[in-house]
Parts: sequence; structure tokens; C-alpha cells
Amino acid sequence: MRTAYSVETVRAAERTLMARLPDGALMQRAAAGLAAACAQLLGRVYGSRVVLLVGSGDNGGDALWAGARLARRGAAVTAVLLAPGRAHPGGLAALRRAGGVTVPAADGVPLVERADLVLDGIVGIGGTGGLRAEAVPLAEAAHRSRAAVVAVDLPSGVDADTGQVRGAAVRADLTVTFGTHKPALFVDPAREHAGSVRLVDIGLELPAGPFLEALQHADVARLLPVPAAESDKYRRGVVGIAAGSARYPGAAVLAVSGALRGGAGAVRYVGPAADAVIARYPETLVSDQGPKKAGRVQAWVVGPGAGDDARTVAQVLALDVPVLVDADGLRLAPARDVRRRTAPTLMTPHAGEAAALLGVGRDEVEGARLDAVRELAGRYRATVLLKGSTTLVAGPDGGPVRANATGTPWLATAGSGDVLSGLAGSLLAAGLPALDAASAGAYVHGLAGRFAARHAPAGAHDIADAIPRAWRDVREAGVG
Ligand SMILES: NC(=O)C1=CN([C@@H]2O[C@H](COP(=O)(O)OP(=O)(O)OC[C@H]3O[C@@H](n4cnc5c(N)ncnc54)[C@H](O)[C@@H]3O)[C@@H](O)[C@H]2O)[C@@H](O)CC1
Ligand SMILES: Nc1ncnc2c1ncn2[C@@H]1O[C@H](COP(=O)(O)OP(=O)(O)O)[C@@H](O)[C@H]1O
Ligand SMILES: [K+]
Repeated sequence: MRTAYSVETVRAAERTLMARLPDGALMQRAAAGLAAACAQLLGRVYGSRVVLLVGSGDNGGDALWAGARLARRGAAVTAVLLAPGRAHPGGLAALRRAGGVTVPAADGVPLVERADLVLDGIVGIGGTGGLRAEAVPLAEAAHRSRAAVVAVDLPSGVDADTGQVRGAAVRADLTVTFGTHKPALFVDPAREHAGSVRLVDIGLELPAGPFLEALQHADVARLLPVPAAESDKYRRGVVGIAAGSARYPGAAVLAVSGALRGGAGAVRYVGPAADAVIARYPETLVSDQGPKKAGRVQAWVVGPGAGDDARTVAQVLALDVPVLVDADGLRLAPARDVRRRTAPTLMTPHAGEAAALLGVGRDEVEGARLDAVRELAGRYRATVLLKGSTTLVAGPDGGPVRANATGTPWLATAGSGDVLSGLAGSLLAAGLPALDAASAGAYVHGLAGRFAARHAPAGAHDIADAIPRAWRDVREAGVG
């Protein structure tokens, strides 16, 4: 599991550690890791042209000390000072001792354009708002140039705690972050600015409860249900799908396709698309009795392609088993009915649906996903999975939010959300708590999307077909 901590927690851990260490020791650790990552990226340090973008704080200090190390190995290093007079004095002296030179910001653009490597030390966790005006042309030149751009701790201009980007921000190929990941490195739009991310251990001791966590193969492998020797289909869990309409029968088929690959022992379907479902998946148990009388079901999925069928949504919400509410179901589920439930509820909106529930614009949700997912989870007292370029899952009682790391923009294809709802619903029926069902479901779904769209676009049914491969990949890598 990868974890991220808020700026406040990082600062507190840093204070504790600094009290035990000689002055400047932490910055040396950071700079050593940073210089090593840069050297690796460059391949040949000797003779390379390195430009440091240096702001007024310790982030600039890290860049200067790392620049000094590269200069000692034969790189031509120039520091562009964005706040001359306020650049880190120790770092500046070290760079100059190593043969590096400094120039004011106004002279920086041509140097950046000719560089092999640009180090972004403008701001780190001390940054507020987007890049200041004088830094913008430098960031743009770095993006345009053929130089590799390495962000120090964070891409400058992004908000460390929320992943918001208010204004211009650096776009990096690699971010070298210190002590712990920061939330912005997992959450779009900031994450997209970070490139690949490398964590340098500087010895920070962090508390048990992170701010954000991102599951990896081994974590998901532990969550995925495996039938025991004495299992039968009922013990493995039965998932009920109440989805589809005369107008959208495909949503029912796709939700069932995800559910069949999600680990439950059986899939029950109720709704007007039974013929279409059976034609494609004859193993589905179809009932025409409505959710209440459909027979044993350990978890329900309601909403995909449901149109205006508020009655079915209300019936499902009244059942005392875990319920996943998606798509049209979100609009049709009154907040008070969701809050009243004692069994877990998992809601799976995309940004547009989340915006409608919150009464804000879609851009607002996409710009501040962490806030949106937390707000919804609190309002509905439910677990909420917010879909999109970064999928986030928040539980109703606070605690760390989970960010999914396996997604791919290829998933943005009609019907892929229906597949996810079936898959996550099946995991609920198999007995996973809502937070785990949602995050393991998103993880496997994202991976399936990557497999399905390896060298070509894929449809939602291809993503469903790739779920077994994704599942196997997780199990084999995670538990051997
Ligand atoms: N906290 C830690 O544990 C460690 C921190 N280190 C480095 O120290 C950094 C934090 O240093 P600081 O606290 O000095 O803060 P920063 O270097 O992030 O920012 C310093 C100053 O930049 C100015 N500023 C704020 N927003 C700006 C913007 N949008 N554009 C331009 N200037 C802006 C402000 O005057 C602010 O005080 C970390 O990101 C990391 O790189 C490392 O040296 C090692 C350990
Ligand atoms: N840009 C993107 N990058 C990664 N994943 C995305 C992106 N856009 C959408 N997705 C994913 O694709 C799926 C689409 O679901 P949804 O929006 O409900 O579509 P539909 O209703 O057509 O099924 C979700 O899993 C979502 O997280
Ligand atoms: K930075």
C-alpha cells in the first residue's frame, strides 16, 4: 500500500526528526536522493546541461544542493533565481563552490530551452496558489523543451493536500518526493502534472492513519474472495442486479457481465431486460418478482440504465443488505432513505452525477475531487466511489480516502461504469466491506481496462471480458 500524508503531518514529523539531527541533515538526505534520481535519468552526468529553477524556500534549497552534487560530477549547472536575495544561502554557496552559476529569472528561458535537465525547485509543500507570473514562462519553456523535467517534492503550482491546480503549474516527467507521498501525487488534476513519482526515504516517522492510500497488487490480492473447499454458490454470495430498462437493456447486460466475474457464486437479475441478459449470459438467475421477492441475495446493484424507475430503487434501498447505487439510481435515491439504512450503501457517481447530487458544477467536482467525495460520503452517510481520471473512494466515517492507481483513459467508454457496478456489487455480495469492495473493484476494473485496450480501443464488454485476466494478474503477483 502506498500512503500519502497532509502537509501538516509532514511538517510535524519533520520537526520531530530535525530536533534529533544536525542542522541541514534532512535537506542533505533529500538532495542526495534527488541528485541520484537525476543522474539516473541523465545517464551521463558529465557534460550535461542542467538548469535549476529556484524559489525562495527549502524546495529551492533541495534543488541547489542537488545541483551542486551534479556540478561536482561534471554537469554544467545554472540556477535561475526567482527570488534573488531569498534563495537558500547554504545551497547557493554549495552550488557556487561546485562551479555552478546563477542568473536572474528574466534570463532563464533560453537556458531552459537548451537544457538536458530542468529541476523544478520553485515551491514544494510551502506553495499556495498557482505559479507566480515570473515563473510561468520558465515552466512553459521547460514543457516545450526536450529537457527532462524533474519536480522537487511536488510539481510547483499544485496544491499538496487537495490535488487542485489553481492557475499555471509545472509539468514534470518525474517527481522526486521526500519522506512520504503527498495527496496531490495521487489525485488529478495535480497527479497528471507529476509524471512518474519516486519516493526518497529521509527517515520521517509518520503516524498510523494516512490522509490517502493507494492499494497495490498485494493489498488487492488479499481482498479478492477465493472459494473455500466447502463453498457452494450461496456461501460465495449472490448478487442481485436491478438494472436496465426497455430503453437501455445494454446497461443490464453489462452490469451482469461485471457481476459474473466479481467473485459472487450467482447473479440474479430483476428488470425489463431479462431476455437480453439471458441471451448473452444464460447462467444468470432471472426473476420477474421484483427485488423484494427475488430470492436470496447478499448484495444489490441498482440503477444502471434504470431510467425513471424510482419504485425499484426505493424497494432495493429498503432491503437490509449492502446496496450499490449507480447511474440513474443516484438521482432516484433520496438522501434520507440512504442515510436511514443500516446495511452498507455504496454510491458510484461520475463527476457529472456527483455535481448534480452536490448542486455544484461538474468542473468544481473535477477540480476538487477529494473535497467532493468526502462531502458526499458525509452527506449520505455512505461509502462513495467517485469515478473519473482519478477514482477516489471515501467511507462514511472519515478515515483515509483511497485513490485508485490502475485506471486508464481508455476506460472512458460508454458502459464501462455499468461493468464496474456489477463487479463491485459482486464483491459486496462476497462479503467485502464497502470500502474494500469499491477500491478492489476499481483496481481490477482499471487493470482490465488496460489489458482490454492494450494496442487498440476497447468497448465496455471487452473490459468485462478482461476481468479474469486482471484478477489473475493481481492474484499471481500478490500472493504468488
Ligand atoms: N518538510 C520536510 O520534511 C522536508 C522538506 N524539504 C523541502 O522543503 C520544502 C518546503 O520548504 P518551505 O517550507 O521553505 O516551502 P517552499 O519551498 O515550498 O515555499 C517557500 C516559499 O515560497 C513562496 N511561495 C508560496 N507559494 C508560491 C508560489 N505559488 N509561487 C512562488 N512562490 C511561492 C512563499 O514565500 C513560501 O514561503 C519541501 O517541499 C521539500 O522540498 C526537504 O529539504 C527535506 C525535508
Ligand atoms: N479520463 C479517465 N481516466 C481514467 N478512467 C476514466 C476516465 N474517464 C472515465 N474513466 C472511468 O471509466 C468508467 C466510466 O464510467 P461511467 O462514467 O459511469 O460511464 P458509463 O455510465 O458510460 O458506464 C469509470 O470507471 C471511470 O472511472
Ligand atoms: K517543486
